[in-house]
Parts: sequence; C-alpha cells; structure tokens
Amino acid sequence: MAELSEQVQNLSINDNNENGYVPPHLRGKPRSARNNSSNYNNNNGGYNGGRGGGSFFSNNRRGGYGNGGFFGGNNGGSRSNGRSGGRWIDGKHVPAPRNEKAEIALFGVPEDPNFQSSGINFDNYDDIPVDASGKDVPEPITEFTSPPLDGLLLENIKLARFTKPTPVQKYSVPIVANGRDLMACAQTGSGKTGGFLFPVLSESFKTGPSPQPESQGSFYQRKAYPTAVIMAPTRELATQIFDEAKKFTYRSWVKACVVYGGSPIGNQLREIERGCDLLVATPGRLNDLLERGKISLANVKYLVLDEADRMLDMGFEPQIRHIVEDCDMTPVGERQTLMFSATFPADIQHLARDFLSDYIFLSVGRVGSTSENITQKVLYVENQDKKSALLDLLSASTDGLTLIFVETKRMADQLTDFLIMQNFRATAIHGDRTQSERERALAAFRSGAATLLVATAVAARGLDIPNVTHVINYDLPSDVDDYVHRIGRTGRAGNTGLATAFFNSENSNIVKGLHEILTEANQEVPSFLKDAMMSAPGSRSNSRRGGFGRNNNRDYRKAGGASAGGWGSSRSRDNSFRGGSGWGSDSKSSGWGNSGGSNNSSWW
Ligand SMILES: Nc1ncnc2c1ncn2[C@@H]1O[C@H](COP(=O)(O)OP(=O)(O)OP(=O)(O)O)[C@@H](O)[C@H]1O
Repeated sequence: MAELSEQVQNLSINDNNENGYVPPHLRGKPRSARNNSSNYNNNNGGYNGGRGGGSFFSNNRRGGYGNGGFFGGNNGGSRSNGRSGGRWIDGKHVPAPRNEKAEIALFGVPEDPNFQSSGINFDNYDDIPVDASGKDVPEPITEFTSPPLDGLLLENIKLARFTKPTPVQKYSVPIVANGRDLMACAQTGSGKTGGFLFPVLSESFKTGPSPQPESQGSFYQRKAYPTAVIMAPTRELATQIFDEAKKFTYRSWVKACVVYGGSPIGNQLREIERGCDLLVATPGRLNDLLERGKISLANVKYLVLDEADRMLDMGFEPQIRHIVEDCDMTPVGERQTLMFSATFPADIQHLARDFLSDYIFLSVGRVGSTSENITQKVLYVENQDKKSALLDLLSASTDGLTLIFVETKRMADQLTDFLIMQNFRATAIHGDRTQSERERALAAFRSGAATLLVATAVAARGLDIPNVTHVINYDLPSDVDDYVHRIGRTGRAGNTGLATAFFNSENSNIVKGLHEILTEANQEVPSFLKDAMMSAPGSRSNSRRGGFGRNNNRDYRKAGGASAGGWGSSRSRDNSFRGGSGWGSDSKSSGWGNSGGSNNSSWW
C-alpha cells in the first residue's frame, strides 16, 4: 500500500498540496493558461450523462458466493441454510456431518481472493485502547477457545481462518455469555459482525431453541419464531451479515434467513415458513412480515441492531420502535440486546436507554476515529477538474479494487459512463438502481470483473469487500462520520488501504471534522485544509450531530465531560457516573491488550 500512496504522491496532482489541482494538459504551463481546464470534460467524448453506466455489467452473471452461495442461491431476498444443518434433539445439539463442497463454497480455499484474510497489521488491534464501562464488566477472552466458545462454533471459526479475536470480539463473547446487554463502538473493519455473531451463536448452540408455542395455526398461518433477530440498515449489509451467519451456523441447528425490501415478498415468506432461527432483516421488510403475522418475536433471546445510527439517519426509528416496543418482542431484561456501530451519536444513546438494560458500553479506540491502517490523502481539486484528477489517480492504481464515492445518484451514473468510455471496467451502485442491478454490480466488483465501483452513500456502511485497496471521495460528504464509514471500506481486518479525497471550497462544512480525523490518525494535514480551518472558525464538523459530533466517545451515563479515561492511553479508569444508579468503579481498559501474541489453541 505504501507503493500505491507513493505513486499517488508522485503524481503532483497538487503542487505540494498548496495550489490546487493542475490537469495533465496544463502542467508546466503558466497559471494564467489554466483557466480553461474545464474544457477537458467536454472534449473527451465519452460522457453521456445517462443511466447507461451501470448497464455495462447488466448481463454479468458472475454472481459469486455473495449471490446465494452453496445453499440454494438467491431466491429473491430470503435465503436459508436449508436442510443441510444440524438438529436440536432431546436437549442436545446434533451437528450435521461435514461436507467438503459446502465448506469450499462457504469458506473458500486458502488465499482465495474472494475471502478477506487478515492483514499484516492485524496484531496492531491489540494496541488500540479499549474502554468498557458499566457494572461488573466480565473479563475479556484473549483467544478463541472452547470453553467459553461452543465447540462447533470454534470449528467454524477455524474454517474461516480466523486465528484470534479482534478487540470487540474479545469483550463481546463474555459479555453475552454473562447475560448482559451491550452497546459497542469499534472502528470500521475491526470485526463487529463476528462481535455479535460469535457470542449469539455460541450461546444458541449451547442452549438450543426456546419451545415454540403450541398452536401455530394451519400451514398457511404458520409463523416463524426466531431466536435471534439482527436488524441492519441496507439490503446489501443484511445480505452480507446473512452470508457471514451462514458460515458460522454451518452444521448447526440454527437456520438463518434474510429478508429485505425491493424483492418479492412471496419468496421470503416461503423461506421463512420452512423455519427461521436467526433472522437478518431491514426494518421496513421486518415490519411488513410482522403485520402479515408471519413472524413472531415472542421467542427472541437476542436482538442485534447493527449500524444503528445509520438506521436512524434513514428514518427507520418509528419502524424500529414499533418492532421492539409494540409487537410481541420479548421485553427488555428478558432478551439480550446488542447495539453495534462505528459511530454513536446522542440519538442512538437515547435509543440504547430504551432498548437496553444495565448494559456495558464498549468502545474500542476513539469512537468515530479511522483506522491507522488507512493512509489518507486530501487533494485540492476544483469541481471542473475532478474527472481529470480521477484519471490521474486511477492511472497510478495497479492492483486491487477502487471504490469511488459521489454525492448523487445522477453523478454516480454519469461518472460510471465516463469511466467506461475511458476503458475502465466500472459499474455503479445507488438507490435508483433495482435490487438485482445493485446485486449484480456488487458481485461484479467483488469478483474483480469490475475494478471500479462508483457509489453513493448506500455503499458507505458495513460492506466488506476484500481487496478494496483505494477509496476515493470524489465528492466529500458533509458529515464527517460518513467520511469515516466510507474510507473504512478499505484497510479492513488489519490490511492496509489508501483513501483519497477531493476537497474544494464547497466542502467547508467538513473542514473541522476532517482536520480532526486526519490529525488523530497521524495523517498529513495539507496546508490548504489548515488555512480553511483558520478562515472558517465557525464551520460545522458534523452537520447532523451538532455539538456532540466528534466527542461522542463516551458512555452518556458517565458524568458529562469525563474523558473516558483518556484516549491516548491504553488503560482507563473512570469512576464518575451520572445518576448514581449503581454504576461505579467498573470501567475497564485493555489489560488484555498485549496478550494476544501467545496463541495456544490447537489450530493456530
Ligand atoms: N477474528 C478475526 N480474524 C480475522 N479476520 C476477521 C476476524 N473477525 C473479522 N474478520 C474479518 O474482518 C473483516 C471486517 O469485519 P467486519 O465486516 O465484521 O467489520 P466491521 O467492524 O463490522 O466493519 P464496519 O464498521 O465497516 O461495518 C471481515 O472480512 C471479516 O471476515
């Protein structure tokens, strides 16, 4: 990655980041000659501005594993691990026999580029400061071992070639095993999905399903009674979580299903009727199925809200509250509720107050910070020069996939057209494309058939695509948390990545937040950004989050202004809590931090 960032540096797109972007055809010419640079876009002949950009791959059938995998393919939004799973018989878990073909489909073979492998900086996660606050925080695990993990889950973790837990997984396993609720914040790409799947599945494998109510109606009125419900903001994220769930439920009694909008509900109904123990859902579709009486939440032991802040941003709060508070969901205190996100603004903490009970607040690293595995570059580029600057950047990228973020759906299509006309293998993902177009675009990108994906914010959160080496913010978002999520599509699981942003005077609303992010991640702050900071003292760092913004790194139950023990240090104790509700001296920090090196598990 150092090579890629050096190549980008050597492009001289900015003259030492001082004077803005100089298009290729004007380099070496006097400044006065540069004024007509916008002609570039009009002369290339390739830009047609229509919706055709994404259609380049419209016949692409390379669905890859993401489109259904071994167990029956994509049948329109509802998929399950079918009948090949294990059983819960007479209080005992009876796993299904191993199946070589299934294992290759689910876990790939070593070095398979379609599966993310942990990178050279994976061990650095151990150095990230952790703060866990709440009453009686259980000791974190340091290794994947059984006990405390269930033996079958451990076998599946081994098949996934995960050798040691990430910080969030170290804490979440004992927290859930001890019956506690959890609100967890951890950096992008640091294993939050495993952070909820591992403990939920481990406990489910040990304890089995809850007894189903006696009267289940006729066949046509049959309801599913899931043990675990996981809500996620987007269809793509729900599908991805489902794909991970398929891996870790392999051979078990737990049958996973996924439901999301934009796909025919009939297929989803049929799948659910065949049984559903772990349901991954977007809130809108889940509501729909509840209204149709096809799902009961009366047996839910585990409720997970992933990317909860995004769900609120998308306006899902009424649906989420309806699902959790007005239906037949097991009440707070009887179920366990886990909330995960890389960022945790105030409105989410309020939701936590209503949905969680006596919970542990876990933050790994400074909440909302970026991983140091990501090298961040900010270039000053005027709007009319962006296409040209993009071509420069792409000419420097050799290997790997590049994700390009733009602000509007129209721009996503236009830019994709432009790139295709420039002979790049590009495709687009945004909210105006149909679900199958979105799935095909993602599959093409995952498989490398398309090396460039132009995306709106729909692809900013949670998506885990191996081999994304470069994220380009062609248009910067106005909310710095969105920037954090976007660049987090690279530099995952200890791998390194490069993130480049085009900045100009239209981005004044992100100046302060961007400056903070770069500074705290020890990244170069270009002089034009420092200047912009000076000249715009009132600039907002976060449009939506108001004053809470970048300082949302603490458990709101703690006394206001408590710094959660100082983020620079790997140990924090903070005994001051608001409200005197028995919260006390239980803020733990990463005593386990450096212990990950001794791996004695038999399969390491
Ligand atoms: N213990 C582990 N060892 C090795 N790789 C892991 C481990 N846990 C997770 N991973 C891998 O790390 C990658 C990132 O994990 P995941 O998608 O759960 O991150 P995340 O924290 O949810 O990110 P985001 O905030 O972007 O949603 C995935 O490819 C996953 O397979």
